[in-house]
Amino acid sequence: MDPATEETSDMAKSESLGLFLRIRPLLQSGVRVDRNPRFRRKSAFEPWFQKMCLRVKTSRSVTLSPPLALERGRTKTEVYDGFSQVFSPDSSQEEVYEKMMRPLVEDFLKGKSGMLAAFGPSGSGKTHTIFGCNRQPGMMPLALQQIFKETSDSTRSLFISIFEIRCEGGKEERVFDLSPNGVDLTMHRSTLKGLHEVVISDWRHGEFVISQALLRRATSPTNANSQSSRSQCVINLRIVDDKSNGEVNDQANDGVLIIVDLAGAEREKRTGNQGVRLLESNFINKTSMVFCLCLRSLLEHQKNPMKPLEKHFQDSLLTKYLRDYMEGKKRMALILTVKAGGEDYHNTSCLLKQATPYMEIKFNNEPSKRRLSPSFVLKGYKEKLEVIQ
Ligand SMILES: Nc1ncnc2c1ncn2[C@@H]1O[C@H](COP(=O)(O)OP(=O)(O)OP(=O)(O)O)[C@@H](O)[C@H]1O
Repeated sequence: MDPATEETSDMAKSESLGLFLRIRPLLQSGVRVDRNPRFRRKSAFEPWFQKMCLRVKTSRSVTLSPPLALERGRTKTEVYDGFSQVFSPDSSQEEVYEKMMRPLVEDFLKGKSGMLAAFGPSGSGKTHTIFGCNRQPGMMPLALQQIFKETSDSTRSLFISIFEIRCEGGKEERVFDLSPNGVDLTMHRSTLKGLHEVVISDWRHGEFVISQALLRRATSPTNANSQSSRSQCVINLRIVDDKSNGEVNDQANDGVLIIVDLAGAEREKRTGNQGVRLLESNFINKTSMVFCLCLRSLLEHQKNPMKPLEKHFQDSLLTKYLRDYMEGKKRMALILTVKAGGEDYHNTSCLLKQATPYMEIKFNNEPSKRRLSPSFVLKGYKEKLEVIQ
């Protein structure tokens, strides 16, 4: 292909935000007598599948139905369509990995940066999806296995850094390095000063580093989750050609893969949080709100470029750190996790209404490579000259 044509088609190349949806299975305790007395009488006699408010329609769509007690002709069944993929309650971690994570990792290995964020209400399975457990390893450990399988005979090294953003005393946002010997960190613009990177020797080492970091992560029991994350957790994977001595270098394969486990938004009524838990919950909800405001502003700006891209990213440390993603400069995928029980209807409905429009967001695929080729520049000059003459 002519370089100029190649450049033009490259300019036009952009991709949409990958929006995935995973429905958490009703756990043993999920086949429960609803806590809300409005649903209790009817639902106690219903089989479990009738209690579900969300069902898979196709591999890309779901139907959301209000519980009987809310129906009364006012709220109708809705269809949400256009997801990159819907994962049913019985989908395995491997299935989620193959369809969602593998393409991101493959691109990362080719030097293309990307970010995956898990977003959803408390207890809906974000941490389970990202980290999993021994018997069901999540996206992180599976990604490590793939990375080491595919780089075993190359001269590249993998670096991992992991940190969390918490709210201290309900007032101040603080960043903690979760790596061994990690300390408090400060953020300057969108960069964290002093974030420690660990060179990973093999996937087991990587898993060990992550599991140790998770032990330091802030978690607490709440009504929604017996081990609820009380912080936003961010993991950075960076792969570097050994010839570049670990330095970020234009010539090297310097792709970065960011994985974010957001703390789940919580409704005060549901969680019954008080005191410190309530302050944490306010912080968690605020970060989720800012995250969503950034994406909404990006979408509105893309639909109508006359609308300015608001600087909401300045309102939380997480979005400051993720600025390039929040401004559509780098590509991003979101996995929405939801619970499908009748009493989860409101949370699920709010999340789907809020987040499904984000699937229209576009990203420039490879901004760093979009330099104009000399032949393209020359052609432009020639055209201008012809116009002047
Ligand atoms: N797909 C799944 N299969 C089996 N168990 C799951 C699944 N998703 C979640 N769980 C279980 O549900 C519980 C809550 O999940 P998890 O802690 O991942 O939620 P979360 O969204 O990260 O919540 P929070 O925001 O409060 O941290 C855990 O016990 C987890 O093991």
